Amino acid sequence: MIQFERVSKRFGSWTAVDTVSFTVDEGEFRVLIGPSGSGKSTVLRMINRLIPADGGAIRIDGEDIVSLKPEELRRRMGYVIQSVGLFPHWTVERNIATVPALLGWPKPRIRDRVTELLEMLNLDPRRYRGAYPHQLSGGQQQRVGVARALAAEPRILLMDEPFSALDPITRASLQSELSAIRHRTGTTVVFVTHDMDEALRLADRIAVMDHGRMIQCATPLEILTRPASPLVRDLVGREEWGLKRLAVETAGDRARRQERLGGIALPVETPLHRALSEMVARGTERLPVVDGDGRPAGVLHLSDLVRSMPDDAAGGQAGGRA
Ligand SMILES: Nc1ncnc2c1ncn2[C@@H]1O[C@H](COP(=O)(O)OP(=O)(O)OP(=O)(O)O)[C@@H](O)[C@H]1O
Repeated sequence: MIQFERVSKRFGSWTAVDTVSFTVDEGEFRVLIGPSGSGKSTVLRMINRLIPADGGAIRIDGEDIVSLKPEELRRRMGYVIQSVGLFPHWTVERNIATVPALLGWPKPRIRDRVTELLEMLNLDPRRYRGAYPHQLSGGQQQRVGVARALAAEPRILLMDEPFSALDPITRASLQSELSAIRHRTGTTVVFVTHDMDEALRLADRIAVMDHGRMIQCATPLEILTRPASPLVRDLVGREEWGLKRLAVETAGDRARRQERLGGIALPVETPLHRALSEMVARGTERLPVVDGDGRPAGVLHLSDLVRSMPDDAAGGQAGGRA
């Protein structure tokens, strides 16, 4: 668990982070979003002490980070940045193995871990373990960056706009991979982005920053339906508000559980905007839904997608759809 207690950071007379308090729970995916210069990266870098806080306290599992050596702290956390930062003269394998090697893992264990991570991130180990960064595409380099950050099985992963330089397709596939990995490993993630769609897609909770302050911390659904200020509303945007609203719920959330229907089914975790797209593509108003074991989990109706939910009481104003 990561805890910020009234944490501040000044650069000269400029207050970049202003008495910020928040808690990221074990296993949570927390996204920090906000305008340029609002203090997101500074907050992230204070967690691994790349930037020292100058007021307040930051605790990891109850322990004040100033009592830990910065190198020790950093080895316990993965850190991924936009520009990747792979060592150009090292192979993919050696890049990924950086922290395990520093920790003195035996060679066979490192080799197995590299293989496992490359497979997890959809890079064929036979082809890529001996490759050099310049032989990889931007998306592949970013995958290696994520693998390197995960190598020593950190409980915390810090990510600073890791996918923002990638094309939309590579970006979407890395988002899905990251989502699957963190569900499988229980890793706590703190993720900085400018992109509200990315935030809505990945986050358990979104913290919105403005001028060094945290102005709202809430679930994606709350951010969409109950934005705390005009800035949050602007970040969400008015365009395609309805589709964004559908994207934060799943087929399982709205399926009529008692009903059954034959045909090709949607997994329960399918976001509702995809379910809508599927209905349009198949020309149907009803789709069967199945759970993770392929067992029937109900039927989703088109009318259930259009129906507004209690949480949307403020949604009309929130989305500014008038
Ligand atoms: N080393 C530094 N020296 C002086 N000012 C700094 C330093 N690092 C950050 N700042 C200032 O602190 C403020 C917050 O910066 P930060 O990088 O945290 O913002 P951000 O929200 O991550 O921005 P962006 O989205 O543009 O990356 C900015 O005004 C920035 O100019």
